[in-house]
Amino acid sequence: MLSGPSGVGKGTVVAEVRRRHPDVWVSVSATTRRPRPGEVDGVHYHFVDEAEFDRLIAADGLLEWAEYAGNRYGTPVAPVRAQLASGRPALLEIELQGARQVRARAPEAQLVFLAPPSWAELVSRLAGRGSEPAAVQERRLAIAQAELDSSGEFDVVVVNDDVARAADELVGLLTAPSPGLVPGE
Ligand SMILES: Nc1ncnc2c1ncn2[C@@H]1O[C@H](COP(=O)(O)OP(=O)(O)OP(=O)(O)O)[C@@H](O)[C@H]1O
Ligand SMILES: Nc1nc2c(ncn2[C@@H]2O[C@H](COP(=O)(O)O)[C@@H](O)[C@H]2O)c(=O)[nH]1
Repeated sequence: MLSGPSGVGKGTVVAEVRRRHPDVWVSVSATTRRPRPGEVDGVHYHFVDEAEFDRLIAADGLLEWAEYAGNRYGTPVAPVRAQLASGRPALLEIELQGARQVRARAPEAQLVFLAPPSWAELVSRLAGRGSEPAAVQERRLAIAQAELDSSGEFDVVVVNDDVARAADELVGLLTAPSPGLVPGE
């Protein structure tokens, strides 16, 4: 499981991992957030409305879920169960509250925290992505402070100073003879 503050590069590093290792399965979350330009329903997220998200919760269809910066995000549990059954490496990219829920439910899951080289670099990456208005960037950066303070709760901290290097480190963890990043329920 991979967490880290908004803008640190989780999506970028996961995409690099997928390019190099198509055998690694990456969970597709459900979210009530609106799609960004270029995001595809069913690929980047399952984009759902509030009522559908409520239904997923009520049906016990989510492994974990959290509200983050005004939207809800959750991991559909059925595909994760299917991957665990098939023995294929699985990767969840989720924020801190969700990571804590997975830890409580699956203590053997490996939690990796992706950290920025510096606070200034994090601010610059989030602003440089340009996908949120300034007020939303500020909100995400306020959450990021608390997320950085939580890095000690994670099993491993990987610094995203270079995408290829960070992806290599993550792949090493995924393929290590351990439960990897797979939450085993
Ligand atoms: N190692 C790196 N060096 C420089 N820029 C990077 C690096 N990794 C990612 N970036 C850039 O930082 C920006 C944020 O990356 P990305 O969207 O992957 O972050 P994220 O952690 O997934 O954010 P969020 O949680 O908000 O979705 C992007 O513009 C990306 O190109
Ligand atoms: N708890 C969960 N967090 C998730 C999930 N899917 C994504 N995320 C995290 O949300 C924030 C914001 O994502 P963004 O796409 O709007 O930038 C980020 O930290 C993601 O990792 C999930 O299923 N559960």
